[in-house]
Amino acid sequence: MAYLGIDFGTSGARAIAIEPQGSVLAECRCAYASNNASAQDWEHTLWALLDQIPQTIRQRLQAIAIDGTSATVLLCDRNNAPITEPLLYNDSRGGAPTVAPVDSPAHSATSSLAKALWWHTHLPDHRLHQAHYLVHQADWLSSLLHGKPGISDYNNALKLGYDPQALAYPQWLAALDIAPWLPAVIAPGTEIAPIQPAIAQKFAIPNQCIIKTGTTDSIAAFLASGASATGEAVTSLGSTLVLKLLSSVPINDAKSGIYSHRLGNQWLVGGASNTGGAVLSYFFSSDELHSLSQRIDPAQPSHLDYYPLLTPGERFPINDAELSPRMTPRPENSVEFLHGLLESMAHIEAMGYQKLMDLGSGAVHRLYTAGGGAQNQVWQTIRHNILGIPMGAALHTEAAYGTARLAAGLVGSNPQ
Ligand SMILES: Nc1ncnc2c1ncn2[C@@H]1O[C@H](COP(=O)(O)OP(=O)(O)O)[C@@H](O)[C@H]1O
Ligand SMILES: O=C(CO)[C@H](O)[C@H](O)COP(=O)(O)O
Repeated sequence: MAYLGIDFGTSGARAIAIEPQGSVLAECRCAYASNNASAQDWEHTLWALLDQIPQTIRQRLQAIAIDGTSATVLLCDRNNAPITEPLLYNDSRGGAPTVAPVDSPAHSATSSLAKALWWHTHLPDHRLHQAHYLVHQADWLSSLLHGKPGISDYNNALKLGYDPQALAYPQWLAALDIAPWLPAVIAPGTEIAPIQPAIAQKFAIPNQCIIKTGTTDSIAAFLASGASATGEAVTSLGSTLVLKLLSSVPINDAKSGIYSHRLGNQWLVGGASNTGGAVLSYFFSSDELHSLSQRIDPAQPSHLDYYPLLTPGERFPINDAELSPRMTPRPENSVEFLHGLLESMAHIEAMGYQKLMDLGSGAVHRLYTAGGGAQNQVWQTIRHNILGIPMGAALHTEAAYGTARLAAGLVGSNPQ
């Protein structure tokens, strides 16, 4: 038997197949065809990833789950066909929805609800009349496999306004004009339906392979790490910087961009910053990141104080859609500049965890790292020196591994 996890991140997608106990059978990745997100590009990427998994493993698949970037949404017609281009997780065109309570994760300019309400007020009537399903990136891609549109999980639905404590949509949301668009919400890792026969046949996947609900990419990264005890945290060093700390109590603080995801009967408290790898990739290639990092002395301070952003706007630990980037003075020496960027991102990470602890999350006992930046040991040392938190060795640093564990029932709301 084998289980497949598929991660749709910012810069590309990854798939990892595992044995029932979690050992890796196959890994593959596929960059998006363009930097401008499109549902068609995502669909092509899904088929390309399935094609890259060896047939001998595809023939053993018992379950598949997909994670995606959080609050990346699509509006589809009754045939589940997108009627608009997707709006990505960091798109703030809609502004914070005042209809959402201030302490709701939906009360953010980048929330799924903000995007839904923007569509509702900006789409031409003929388009609006076609609108039927509001779904997230992971929801829509999963529905291509199982054929039942309009189903989400309570991690992806959080920024829509779904209440993960009551496990229901709040009345203020159910009363909105967009309420008919809202997806049905179930727990991550829940069986939805078998894979569609035509897709099973095309990829030689068993007809009884079950498609399960997924989660968001940063929660998948948490699940990949092996962290499971209260006080354990995972920082995702992907295109963005995302913090997740396992807490026995939920914590929500809109002005800091802090919100809580349900994980079974515990809470993943944290937030997502717009700083991170996308800023590094703007200035340096992957090879340069590797080679220049080796020339940094992590024991020495950079003496540079940046807030690295590519465009104005930050979500966490400062929730300010107008926050300006700060990356000057820029040294002539690239090693010094990279040192300043890595160190400044570590200070933002430290600010994030401090805000969580100040709000009652409890101390961070162990920190795991996920994402493309996890390979950078110099950055790990810089981060350890600034954070002062014991660093753990993650089971796997790819979110797709966490989603494969979800598909296998090794983690999630009802672990086997
Ligand atoms: N050696 C490195 N040091 C620091 N960051 C790196 C390194 N190699 C890659 N990255 C960063 O990893 C990011 C991609 O990580 P990934 O987890 O794939 O992101 P996402 O899924 O968010 O697109 C890139 O934005 C890149 O800047
Ligand atoms: O920034 C992102 C892009 O990778 C994350 O998808 C997202 O913002 C993290 O949100 P969540 O905490 O809901 O997983």
